[in-house]
Amino acid sequence: MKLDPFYLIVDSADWIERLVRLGVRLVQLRIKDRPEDILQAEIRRAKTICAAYGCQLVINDYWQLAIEEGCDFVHLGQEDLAAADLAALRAAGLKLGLSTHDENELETALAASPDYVALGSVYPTILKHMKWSPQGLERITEWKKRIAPIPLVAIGGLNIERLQGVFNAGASSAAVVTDITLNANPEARTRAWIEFTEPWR
Ligand SMILES: Cc1ncc(COP(=O)(O)OP(=O)(O)O)c(N)n1
Ligand SMILES: Cc1nc(C(=O)O)sc1CCOP(=O)(O)O
Ligand SMILES: [Mg+2]
Repeated sequence: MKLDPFYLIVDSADWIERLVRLGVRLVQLRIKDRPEDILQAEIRRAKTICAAYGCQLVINDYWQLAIEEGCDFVHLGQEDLAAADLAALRAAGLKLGLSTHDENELETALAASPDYVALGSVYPTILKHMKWSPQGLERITEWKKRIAPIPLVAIGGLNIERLQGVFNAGASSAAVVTDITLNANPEARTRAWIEFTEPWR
């Protein structure tokens, strides 16, 4: 499976509406701590927008809702994975991306035959507290060797200036939140990401 090299992660359908129209091809809806009816409405809206613009939508965490809403890609962390019904996910035809942060997590992830493996946090991130030290670029190369031909998503602290190093090290796709959502001009920054990642598309 080929992933788009630019993997946008946002926390609302509003963000998806704002940025996917610019040409984003891979987006994750990552919503935390909202009631189920809101989650369902957000997923529905995100799905409609992504379908209209030919963008692959990935649902973070909420795999049951993703199945119920007819989505086709979920991202799970290791705790999410332990609680998930993989057979149900696969039976519903969902593709699966998995987080990894260390050797043990990589083993667990590979045993689940994921459609991509994410490695983070490559650089320090301000979005969430991480239990692990930043992984660095060498770790990307090591992970790539271990998981090929499964695509590798690099995440954490990424910005445009760091992309060349991340792709040279072996990442298939670069996931990003705050370099775009906290930018003074998220639309311009999104366009810059799309343009910069073009050689890897
Ligand atoms: C592409 C990608 N990689 C990693 C994560 C992190 O997932 P997880 O470890 O489950 O943490 P939360 O995002 O749920 O806080 C991700 N969402 N996407
Ligand atoms: C959601 C997430 N997961 C990570 C992991 O390492 O699993 S790092 C991360 C935050 C990514 O945000 P930013 O691009 O703003 O650093
Ligand atoms: Mg999670």
